[in-house]
Amino acid sequence: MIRTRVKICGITRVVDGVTAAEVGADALGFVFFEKSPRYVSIECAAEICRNIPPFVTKVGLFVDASEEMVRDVIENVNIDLLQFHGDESPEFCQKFNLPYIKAIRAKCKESILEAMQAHSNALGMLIDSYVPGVPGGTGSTFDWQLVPSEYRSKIILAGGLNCANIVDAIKTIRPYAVDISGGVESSKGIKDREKIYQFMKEVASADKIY
Ligand SMILES: O=C(O)c1ccccc1N[C@@H]1O[C@H](COP(=O)(O)O)[C@@H](O)[C@H]1O
Repeated sequence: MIRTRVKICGITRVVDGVTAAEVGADALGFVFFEKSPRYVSIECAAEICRNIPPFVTKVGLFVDASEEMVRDVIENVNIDLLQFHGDESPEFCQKFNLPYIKAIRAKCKESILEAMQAHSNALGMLIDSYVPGVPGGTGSTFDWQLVPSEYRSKIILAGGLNCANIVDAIKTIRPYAVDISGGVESSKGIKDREKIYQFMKEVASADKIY
């Protein structure tokens, strides 16, 4: 059986990080983008990471941040992976001696393929919805037919995923991983234990269909 990995993004509280890890999330995301309602300070993220068990990947998310800011996070928070969610160049993304995920907003097939080729050194490519003026965390889905099937093993599907649509999403795309934020929240930045648990169950049931 192929197992779809799960990243839960926008963790702002120790309790949510611990819950997500307990129910089997593979990765947790921390949003270092001040305009996001899910923004966490370096101090807060460091405290959450100290409480997360080993073998859970900790991901720092940035949107067109300065090099200095990314370095500050790397020095002070025990993160394993970087996620660039803005217009960062491949050169910028590779500056930090850590593996990275590049997020692409799904405008059209050509722009997705172009970004995939430009970021061929990325560990994974996260495909999120395109909503003008909003870099991510939109809660909106997009046309999954835009996802290039030949890159399946590198694809992290995001954008408006929730307990009701995740089985369909996995069956349609068969991504390496899925990334969810708003779909497991009770309010922005506050995760809901029951929704996380239910989401993990739905992913496991979709995997059984393979
Ligand atoms: O979560 C945010 O606030 C955010 C802000 C800026 C860039 C990215 C952000 N989150 C990422 O967007 C995806 C999709 O979110 P959702 O599931 O549609 O709510 C999320 O997985 C994060 O990686």
